[in-house]
Amino acid sequence: MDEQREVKVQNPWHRPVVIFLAGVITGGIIIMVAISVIQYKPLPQKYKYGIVLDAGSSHTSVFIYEWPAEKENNTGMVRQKHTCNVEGKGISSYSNNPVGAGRSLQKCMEEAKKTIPAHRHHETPVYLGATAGMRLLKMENEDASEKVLESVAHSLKSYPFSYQGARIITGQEEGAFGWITVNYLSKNLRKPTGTLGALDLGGASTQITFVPQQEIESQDNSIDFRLYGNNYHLYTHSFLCYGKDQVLKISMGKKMESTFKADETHPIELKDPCFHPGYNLTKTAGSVFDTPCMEGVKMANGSFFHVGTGNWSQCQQSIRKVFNTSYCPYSRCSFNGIFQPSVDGNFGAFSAFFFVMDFLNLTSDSLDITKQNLSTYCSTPWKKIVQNHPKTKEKYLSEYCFSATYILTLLEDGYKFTSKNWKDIKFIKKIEDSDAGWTLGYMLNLTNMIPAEAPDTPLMPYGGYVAFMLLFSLLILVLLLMVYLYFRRSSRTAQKDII
Ligand SMILES: Nc1ccn([C@@H]2O[C@H](COP(=O)(O)OP(=O)(O)OP(=O)(O)O)[C@@H](O)[C@H]2O)c(=O)n1
Ligand SMILES: [Ca+2]
Repeated sequence: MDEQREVKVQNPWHRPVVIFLAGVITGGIIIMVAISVIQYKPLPQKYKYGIVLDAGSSHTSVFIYEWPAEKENNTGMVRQKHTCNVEGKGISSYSNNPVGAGRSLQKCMEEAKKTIPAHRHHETPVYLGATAGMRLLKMENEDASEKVLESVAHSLKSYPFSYQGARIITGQEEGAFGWITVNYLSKNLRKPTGTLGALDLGGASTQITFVPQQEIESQDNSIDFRLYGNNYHLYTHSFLCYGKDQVLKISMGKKMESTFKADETHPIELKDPCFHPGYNLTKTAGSVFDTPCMEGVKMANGSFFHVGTGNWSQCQQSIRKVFNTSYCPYSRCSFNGIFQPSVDGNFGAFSAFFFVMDFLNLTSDSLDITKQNLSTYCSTPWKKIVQNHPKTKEKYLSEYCFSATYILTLLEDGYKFTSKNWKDIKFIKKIEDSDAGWTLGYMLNLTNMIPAEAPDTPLMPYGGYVAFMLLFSLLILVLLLMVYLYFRRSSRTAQKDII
């Protein structure tokens, strides 16, 4: 009996110190998991904001972007929170009334004040970028373009945001930042997968930007970026005067030049295959020739009857005349002697490419079917078109046949897309709720939100980390328990053996 008592006292698992230690280990594990859960729990999101004004040739839009403050260097984190379309025409139309340009922005800027929380106003950058309309005004009247820019700058400085400048951006910037926008939003930039080419069509210029397979033979068309640790060697070109409003003027001007005889008394008739049969409107020659894009075209004057004949193939013939393909100083060109490697990969075609093709339901068919459908549309009588679209402004409605014919001609004859790679062009307006366009890329660049090198990322995401810690701690507990049970059993066996 005495011997038994002695063995019982010697069993190490029954010593209070061992029980105490087991308790401390278990408690320690619980505290460790609890602290790591609390420590790494994401804090409530704080958002930052940025404002970019797109002062286009036809109109101005205000874009408000937001992003979580802690994650600003991650791809795809910035999203469009709000947009506001400025009433009236683009700022370049205020050349005779520059003060009006600044005033036109007031309504949308007031909206921006309401959209962005007041405590963030002072740190919210605001940028204005003007595109082809202002480039043309600068060519025509530099003094007027400066006054318009001063007026919009003055207006923007009167708001509580952090004013960062109002300037005319270059065609290269417009193309490259459009490319950055679509690839940032599609989250292509941190992956080894291919990128999306960018096609932008405005009222006064058009841009093509993509990563080519071939060497870029002209320095003017080459731009390099290092983004998230990857090098991108881009081809880009912006054709000033090749936006859809300017091309309409040029092609009408050329028709007038070849139709109107010098001694003819006005008004006379301008038969136009790009307008619907039955369309007939009196226009002034001044409204067609009021642009520096018409260089070399003999100017008409007075008024004329613009008469539609609705013939798609004749319309395309007339549009082809605005592309000069007679010379090319490189191994290959798009048009007007501009170098262009062959198009490669998928493309996102946005702004007027989308507005026009989407309105006409021409975004998803083969090139042949698209041409057939457009041909039918162009030959539809104007009266019927108006009946079918009672809510659309007649000015816009009348121009869709021309615009879509121009788009097909630009893509096929100009950029050399074929019926084979036509399906690679996606007509898009938005990607994940943000508009495709140059503005987002412009802001990301100026705020240094796209790092050249990939930022360090944690080994595993937060959820995975917590799950891992819990599982691992449980495993240790189970192991400890098993070791305890094993030793208890072996010590009992030892006791029995002794008895
Ligand atoms: N829902 C819309 C909006 C615009 N447009 C037309 O599309 C053209 C170009 O619009 P946009 O891309 O906004 O051009 P801007 O940015 O104003 O011009 P740019 O880029 O050349 O400066 C204009 O003729 C405009 O009338 C359209 O047909 N349908
Ligand atoms: Ca534009």
